Amino acid sequence: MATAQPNLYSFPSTDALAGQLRSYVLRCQNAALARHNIFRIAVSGGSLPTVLARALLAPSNGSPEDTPQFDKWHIFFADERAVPLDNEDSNYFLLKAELLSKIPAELGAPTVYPIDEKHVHDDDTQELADHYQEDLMRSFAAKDSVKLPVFDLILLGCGPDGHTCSLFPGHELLREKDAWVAAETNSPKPPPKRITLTLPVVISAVKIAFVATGAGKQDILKAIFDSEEGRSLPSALVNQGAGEKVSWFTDHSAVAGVAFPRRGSL
Ligand SMILES: O=C(O)[C@H](O)[C@@H](O)[C@H](O)[C@H](O)COP(=O)(O)O
Repeated sequence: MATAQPNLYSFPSTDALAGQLRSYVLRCQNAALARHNIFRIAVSGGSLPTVLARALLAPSNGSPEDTPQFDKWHIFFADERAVPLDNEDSNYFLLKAELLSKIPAELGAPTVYPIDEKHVHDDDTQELADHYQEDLMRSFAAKDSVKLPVFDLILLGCGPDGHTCSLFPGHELLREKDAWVAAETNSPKPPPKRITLTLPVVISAVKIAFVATGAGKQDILKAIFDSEEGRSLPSALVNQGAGEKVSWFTDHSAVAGVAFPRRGSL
């Protein structure tokens, strides 16, 4: 278990947040490209793709450090709903609409790993999870499922109940130790059938960032950062497991009343 604390950033507006998120993601990109010439990232659904698009589609200052090299990006889904890829509930559909379809050609095209659409209607959602895990194994060139994939960056949201990815409070899935990708068939947030990266995979990433904005997040952020009772919430488990590797990008209204120390810039 990590000991150092996560970083909590708070910004006056979503625009200010997006500017700092851009710097953060591009630092992660540049470090990953220096390490292995590829940038493996996993993204969630919810409000995240919109903020991410605002961050990444903003004009570059012209320096190589401030330029997304999308042709080196491999984009996975931290969680995905068991629906066809052209369904409005699909996280792939959302990311495509908000970001992928708007990337200027000169920035290159990322390699994107959607779920296998053939299995979205299977009775057993585990099939869908297993196929996605196999895709991950191929991409991370793992020989067996003992080793965990190490994403360069995982971008997450936090639900008003403290869930993240499709890891929900009190669900058995939080105890998963071996699988990389798991099935959730009873999500309290619709649609009920989903797949998700497991907690061990999330906390193994090089960097993990949450984006949480708006007054609707106040109570849950207080619980996650300031209370003992909140320690078992999925988002809090990521903080405990990954410590200083975790950065929270919030706005002032989301953290109003949170006592945990926060910073105004990277
Ligand atoms: O597909 C999903 O449902 C998400 O991946 C989910 O984990 C989301 O990130 C949170 O519910 C926060 O959503 P908001 O950012 O919209 O509050």
